[in-house]
Amino acid sequence: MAEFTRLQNCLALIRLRNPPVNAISTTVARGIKESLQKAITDDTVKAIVICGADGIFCAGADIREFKVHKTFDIQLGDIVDEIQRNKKPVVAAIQKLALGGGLELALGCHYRIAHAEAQVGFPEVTLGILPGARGTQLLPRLVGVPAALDLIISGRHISANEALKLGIIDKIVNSDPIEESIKFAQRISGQSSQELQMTSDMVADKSSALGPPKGYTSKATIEFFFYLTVPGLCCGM
Ligand SMILES: CC/C=C\C/C=C/C(=O)SCCNC(=O)CCNC(=O)[C@H](O)C(C)(C)COP(=O)(O)OP(=O)(O)OC[C@H]1O[C@@H](n2cnc3c(N)ncnc32)[C@H](O)[C@@H]1OP(=O)(O)O
Repeated sequence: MAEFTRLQNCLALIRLRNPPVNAISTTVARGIKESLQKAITDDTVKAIVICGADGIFCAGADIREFKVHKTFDIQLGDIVDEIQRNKKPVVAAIQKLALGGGLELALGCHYRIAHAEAQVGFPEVTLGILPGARGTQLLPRLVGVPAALDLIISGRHISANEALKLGIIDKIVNSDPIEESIKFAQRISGQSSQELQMTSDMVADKSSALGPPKGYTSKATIEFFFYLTVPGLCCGM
């Protein structure tokens, strides 16, 4: 599930909870979607923090459900789009791991604050699939195509420090990233929607050399990915 908490100071907290690694099951995805809806439609909420329960952000899709479903009713990509469309700033507080769909969820957020010991990565390739919830568009926009290809094709986990250097993470902390994210969200919640729009326009301008936000992946890149991955793979969820 995902728990929605209305905090003081005009903030909302969405906490993923699905032991042992807060993987995104259908129930978790539905919970995130519903919680986001609550936060977005509540005029008193000015900023949103997304985190995981029990000291871990999220290890990606719940692989226990892969045996049950061929497709998922709730598309993580739609949730990522919803976060990006909304005018309220969303901060991802990353403890321990943000992998696969968990990293895509974090990349959809406007800011990412991680603990120094955290790791991030796209392990999809090890399952014979590709990041299908906007990761192939959002990651190259932050780190450039070569570094994004390296991470997606290798499936390797990288440290928070490397992620900071690459630009995947905005800030590393040695304290509790949830507390830090709440403080940060509080600070930026005072920004007007116009200021936020200007900031996101600047980010969009900076990455416009990489092409349009959706469907960015070029035919050649797709062919390259398909060549590298096993036949009969499932791509995009
Ligand atoms: C909704 C779909 C949306 C979008 C598409 C997204 C696709 C993806 O995200 S694909 C990527 C899915 N994630 C993974 O492949 C990660 C796989 N897990 C690991 O690499 C490791 O388990 C770990 C790094 C997360 C943790 O390693 P470690 O600390 O060594 O512990 P264990 O390997 O023993 O795992 C502990 C415990 O967690 C369970 N678990 C791990 N990952 C998942 C997962 N993704 N879904 C469900 N459960 C997971 C693992 O089975 C262990 O459980 P038990 O203790 O009960 O055995």
